[in-house]
Amino acid sequence: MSKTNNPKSREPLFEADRIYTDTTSEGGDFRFDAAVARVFPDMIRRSVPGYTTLIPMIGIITARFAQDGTRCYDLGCSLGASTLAMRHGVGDRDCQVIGIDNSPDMIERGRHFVALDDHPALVELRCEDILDTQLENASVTTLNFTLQFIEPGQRPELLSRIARATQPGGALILSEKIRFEMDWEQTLQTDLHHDFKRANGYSDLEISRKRSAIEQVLIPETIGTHRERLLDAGFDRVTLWYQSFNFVSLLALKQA
Ligand SMILES: C[S@@+](CC[C@H](N)C(=O)[O-])C[C@H]1O[C@@H](n2cnc3c(N)ncnc32)[C@H](O)[C@@H]1O
Ligand SMILES: O=C(O)C(=O)C[C@]1(C(=O)O)C=C[C@@H](O)C=C1
Repeated sequence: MSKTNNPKSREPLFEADRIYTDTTSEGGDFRFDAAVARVFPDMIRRSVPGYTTLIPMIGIITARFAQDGTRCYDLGCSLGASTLAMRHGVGDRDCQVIGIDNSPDMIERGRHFVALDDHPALVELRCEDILDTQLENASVTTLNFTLQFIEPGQRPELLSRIARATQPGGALILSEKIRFEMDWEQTLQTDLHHDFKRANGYSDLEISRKRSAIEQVLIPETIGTHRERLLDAGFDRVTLWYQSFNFVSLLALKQA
């Protein structure tokens, strides 16, 4: 894996993900800390099937739903990959693009990526908890693999706040790792996901150590649960626009 250089600091912008190769380190739950932030672009590309397809599609969806005089939020923005896709989707519309993440390491590194992206639309990255942050006047909101890290009991209120903040004709893009009700389907889709990771150079040991580390912090739900909760939260329509194995993206709409 080659390193990408940051011309401003001469430090690599990111490194190859070798976090779970180190068998001497303690286990512990997965956290979005400095070590993860340093390897995140490599980690997410090799771990989430279709991530490199999803990101530009978020730009395309944003271009359809962004409205002049509104805000576009990217909640759990990490290094800002989805935020920058939204920025490009907004084009020359009068929109404020706001990326929010509660990991200081992600936000600090994310600001370098934003600075390197040459585009006139303003982007603000905020280090805040999305459970506390005020949301208002939104046309497009993205939760790209973030809701899965929120404690399930807190998910309905967060989605209701997003729905209330969304203007008529606005949208929420919700990407998640999901689980399946049928045991055979859960087993097959998980195996295929692990095949994908293996094909991307992760060893069986790395796969199994990461699996244990995320077990208590990444809680997947079924597509049915997501759909129902989005409608309960105040969205009028929900469509599945992307699936690759156990990773999906839904589009929830407020009527115009
Ligand atoms: C899988 S990453 C998101 C990837 C990113 N959206 C992208 O497309 O590259 C999940 C992010 O959610 C953030 N996160 C988790 N819980 C959060 C919370 N309560 N408030 C803000 N950010 C949160 C994590 O710090 C992490 O950066
Ligand atoms: O499910 C896994 O095995 C993953 O590695 C997925 C996942 C995610 O969906 O966010 C978990 C943590 C990292 O943020 C990158 C990818």
